[in-house]
Amino acid sequence: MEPILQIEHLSVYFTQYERGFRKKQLATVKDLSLEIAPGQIVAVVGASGSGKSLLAHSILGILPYNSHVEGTIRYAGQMLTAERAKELRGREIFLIPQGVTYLDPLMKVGAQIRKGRKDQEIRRRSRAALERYGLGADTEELYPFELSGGMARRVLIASAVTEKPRLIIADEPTPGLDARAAKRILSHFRELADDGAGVLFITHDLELALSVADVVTVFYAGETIEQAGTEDFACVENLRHPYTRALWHAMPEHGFKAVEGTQPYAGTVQTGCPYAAQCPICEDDCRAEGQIPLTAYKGGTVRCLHPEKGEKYDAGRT
Ligand SMILES: Nc1ncnc2c1ncn2[C@@H]1O[C@H](COP(=O)(O)OP(=O)(O)OP(=O)(O)O)[C@@H](O)[C@H]1O
Ligand code: NI
Repeated sequence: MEPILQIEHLSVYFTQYERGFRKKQLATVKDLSLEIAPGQIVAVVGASGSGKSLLAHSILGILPYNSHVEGTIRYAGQMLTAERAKELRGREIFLIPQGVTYLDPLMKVGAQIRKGRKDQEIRRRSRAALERYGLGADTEELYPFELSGGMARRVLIASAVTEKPRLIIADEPTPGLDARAAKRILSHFRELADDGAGVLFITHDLELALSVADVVTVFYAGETIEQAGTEDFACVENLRHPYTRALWHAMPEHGFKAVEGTQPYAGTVQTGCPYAAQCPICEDDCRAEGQIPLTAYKGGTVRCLHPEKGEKYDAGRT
């Protein structure tokens, strides 16, 4: 089946002016390729600052003015320009943004969900969407400042799903929600996918990703370091990158071992593997010139020069 979304070699740069007005380009997303087929939920998992929201914003063509993008993004086989994304947003492509500030502070909730339409059908759908997320019809009469954080998030999601979506970009849709509400949203994503939508589910929570996604893409400092099937996480030997394995060991059911060290700021990693400073099996060539290539390995992809060595190391660890 033709992918609904196809991203190839996407990089996002920010221009920074240094002392003396020298311009510098910071790469915050580097050479990202990703595909979503209709019916598929692809999770993007990464720590804070790894470039997840920039990915969402590049797809929707809403990056800040001081950024510049390389690579291609196709939607249903055609180039997705910022203009086309704007046209399709709210009709076929839906963004559930990370910040609840995306709600218009001066517009009542009901009007925002109905997106300016007033017919009976949209009223019915708006009620149904609110109800589905545990919000009463009276929520329609409230202004955003009258909502709690969790309510605002549920309103954002309700307003995204009153139409029949073909592509959903959900950027951390569950913080501020209790486990039941979060589960309800994720099972709704699954329903929409079963109805033919493609879903990009952005989260820092690997466990949550695994509970709903078909494929998991792991982000680290602006780079996709691994792409794995959800089933690969059943056992750590199936995973390919030392960072993905560290995330696996950090899951509560696998012993809660914290990932050591901190992720570098994406724009400052000039060369080699961004995980090199933390990696227990790092070699000299991991710090060599240029970006480590993404290679096919054991049915997935990995950006590591020594995946076999990582496997051995991990086998000795458990
Ligand atoms: N306007 C900007 N100018 C310069 N750098 C930026 C800008 N916006 C984002 N960045 C940088 O790009 C990197 C990725 O940011 P992004 O918001 O995509 O992270 P994220 O993975 O969504 O994090 P979080 O989980 O906290 O939402 C960060 O290091 C951030 O500092
Ligand atoms: Ni984000």
